[in-house]
Amino acid sequence: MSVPIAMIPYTNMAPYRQLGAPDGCHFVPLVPRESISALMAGNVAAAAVPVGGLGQLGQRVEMVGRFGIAAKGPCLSVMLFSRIPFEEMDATRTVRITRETASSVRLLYLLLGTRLGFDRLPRQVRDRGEADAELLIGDRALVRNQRLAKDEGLHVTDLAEKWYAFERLPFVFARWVVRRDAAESVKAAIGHWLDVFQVQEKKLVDQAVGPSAEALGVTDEVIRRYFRVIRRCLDDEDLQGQARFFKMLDKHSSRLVFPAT
Ligand SMILES: C=C(O[C@@H]1C=C(C(=O)O)C=C[C@H]1O)C(=O)O
Repeated sequence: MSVPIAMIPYTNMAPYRQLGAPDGCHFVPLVPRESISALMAGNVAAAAVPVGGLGQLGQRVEMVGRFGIAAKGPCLSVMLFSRIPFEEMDATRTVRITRETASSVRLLYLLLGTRLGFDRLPRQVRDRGEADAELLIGDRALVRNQRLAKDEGLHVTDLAEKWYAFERLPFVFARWVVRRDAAESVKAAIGHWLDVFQVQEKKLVDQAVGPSAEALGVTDEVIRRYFRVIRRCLDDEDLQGQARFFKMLDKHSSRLVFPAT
């Protein structure tokens, strides 16, 4: 029986998809936040899961190597589009946050909270109503960022770029993990798949450029740049960035919610 593996349906994962599923597995498209509950429930055996969900997953999962989604500087697809400058997004303002995220919502919380104070965060709009700012991730953010935003007189903030400006470290959004109770053969297949990915990464990236550009209606050059700024095979510095994020979350996550409107 084929084993389900969560696959984020965004362009940032296209190079991984290009390799096809690991042996004996198939991909189940799930937005980042949904992959957490799917792993919790055992509906999938593995995922590139948002690091913002790793606390909740606890001992249920283990990391597979050093693979995921990270950026050192701009990432181009985790964007706050706001009517006012980022630094002015205080308690008098409102923000709408995509329901697809588990990492970027925490990143926004830390970036604003550590500068403004955690008691001065903007209020979160939960319906479709008007808001001073909107946090988008994935292809919707990437495309809107390209089409730009400047035309609408909006301020556009790349959260990975902001994180880098403050912390001088990369930001890790997602990590490949497998359920601890998965069969050894499944763990081996996923480990092998990622090892092959690392060896073939350059070729897989090249192959994914054309179809991704066509699907999004942007130029190949945009996707080439996107695949350059998004890091998939992580290094020591990426892991330092991830450790810094966890340390800050530990320190400041007593509430970890934006106040409601
Ligand atoms: C860079 C991105 O990283 C992502 C953002 C995530 C999140 O905010 O939870 C999770 C996985 C990644 O897909 C993106 O989606 O644009």
